[in-house]
Amino acid sequence: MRLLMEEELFPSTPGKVKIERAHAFNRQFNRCFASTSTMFLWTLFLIALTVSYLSFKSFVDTGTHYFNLSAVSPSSRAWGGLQWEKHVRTSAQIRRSGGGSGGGASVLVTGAAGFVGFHVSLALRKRGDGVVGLDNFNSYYDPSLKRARRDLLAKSGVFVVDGDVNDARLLAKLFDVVAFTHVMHFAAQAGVRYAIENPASYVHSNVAGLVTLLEACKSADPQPAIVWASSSSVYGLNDKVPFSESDKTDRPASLYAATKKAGEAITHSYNHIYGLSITGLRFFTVYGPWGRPDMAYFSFTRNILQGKPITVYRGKDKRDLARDFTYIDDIVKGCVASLDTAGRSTGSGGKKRGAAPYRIFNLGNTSPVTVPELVGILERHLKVKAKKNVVEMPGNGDVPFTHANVSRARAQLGYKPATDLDAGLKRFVKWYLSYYGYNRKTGM
Ligand SMILES: O=C(O)[C@H]1O[C@H](OP(=O)(O)OP(=O)(O)OC[C@H]2O[C@@H](n3ccc(=O)[nH]c3=O)[C@H](O)[C@@H]2O)[C@H](O)[C@@H](O)[C@H]1O
Repeated sequence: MRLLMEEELFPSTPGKVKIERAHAFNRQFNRCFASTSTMFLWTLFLIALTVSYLSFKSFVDTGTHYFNLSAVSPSSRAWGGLQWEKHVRTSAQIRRSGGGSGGGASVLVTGAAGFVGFHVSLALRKRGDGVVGLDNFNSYYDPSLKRARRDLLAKSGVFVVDGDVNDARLLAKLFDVVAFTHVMHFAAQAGVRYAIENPASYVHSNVAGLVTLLEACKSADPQPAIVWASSSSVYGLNDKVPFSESDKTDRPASLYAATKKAGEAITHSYNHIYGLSITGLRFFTVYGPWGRPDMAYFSFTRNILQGKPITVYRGKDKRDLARDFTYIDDIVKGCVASLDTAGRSTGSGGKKRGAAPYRIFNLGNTSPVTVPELVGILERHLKVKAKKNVVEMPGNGDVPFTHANVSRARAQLGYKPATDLDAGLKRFVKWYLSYYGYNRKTGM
């Protein structure tokens, strides 16, 4: 039918096009719309077609706007509807009184199916705060681990919305349904070295996603206070140790670091213009149970158990690399204390009404450990020797060491890291073996 119509309406001889097109169109029009009932049916059909096209287009636009992000933004999203709103409302309900913020909090946790977001959501729920999660379940690493975290959260009464922080309509809907007191923003493209492979995903999540979220927060009434995950990587090539918040952070060594540094500048501007209360947390190589499979301690464990070699990077002049590895429970305490001390956002209706807090804290462990030492501890807990392949650190964004000064967090948050790497890795290994077993293959 379509071919026939095209052939009749658009003949291939150029000189005849206009006249024949008009005649052919008239004939076709008379045949098709001879009766008003046929015309009515055609109109209905065209309206339905237009509506489906528009909703499909807006669906695609919100997920994968600028880049090819199939690895980071799965396109099957389902949100909205009465039942969905009921889940969101129930999950946001506060079940306690009192507490550091003068009453329970109702918190939107982005990246709730991620490592830190998962643990923080559990901790908040446990003490009776209302928690609604948001996560896009992307495939940067094994999404089944994210789904397992989500299932555990569901058992504790935390509903995780399947959606992206770049989806402005979804965020507006969430703030419409719940008057969130706080947003804990952990959704991000993590990983230092992956930025070489997929730079666009860092801009998409850590810059565009952050701005979309801040726009939603600034317009919300009441405005929530925001606590978000920055990174120790902002110190970049800083060689003054330990790293303090007052040190310069203008020499990032990776695109990941540059996007986190951009995030600190962007949040500052929203604090300044709209009166949003902002707390940025510079996490130092966080590890522990339910961790991220892309990180060294996790992938080393998998390879050691599977008898596969591990690659250990080494710095210039054969110097070992070192990290201020920080245990997840310490980080969770720092996050919760940040929420409790955040202070209020002052704006409403997108207008600033007064100055609001802008804070940055290091959350580290204050005692760096070298990568070969990390491997030694894992070997001991796993009771298996690693097959080490020591190579010079490739120039892909790594920094030689990190070391946190946490005196500001200690003074203002009561932050006091309590778990050393040995004790923390012991708990990680116990979890790993119970989750994966000795031989099961783990995805990335
Ligand atoms: O604090 C942060 O802000 C960041 O911490 C984390 O980054 P990193 O400190 O780089 O952790 P991680 O990859 O575990 O490598 C650890 C060490 O192992 C070395 N390393 C790594 C891989 C490998 O195969 N071999 C190796 O020697 C490697 O050279 C390094 O010396 C988070 O991933 C990041 O998202 C961000 O949050």
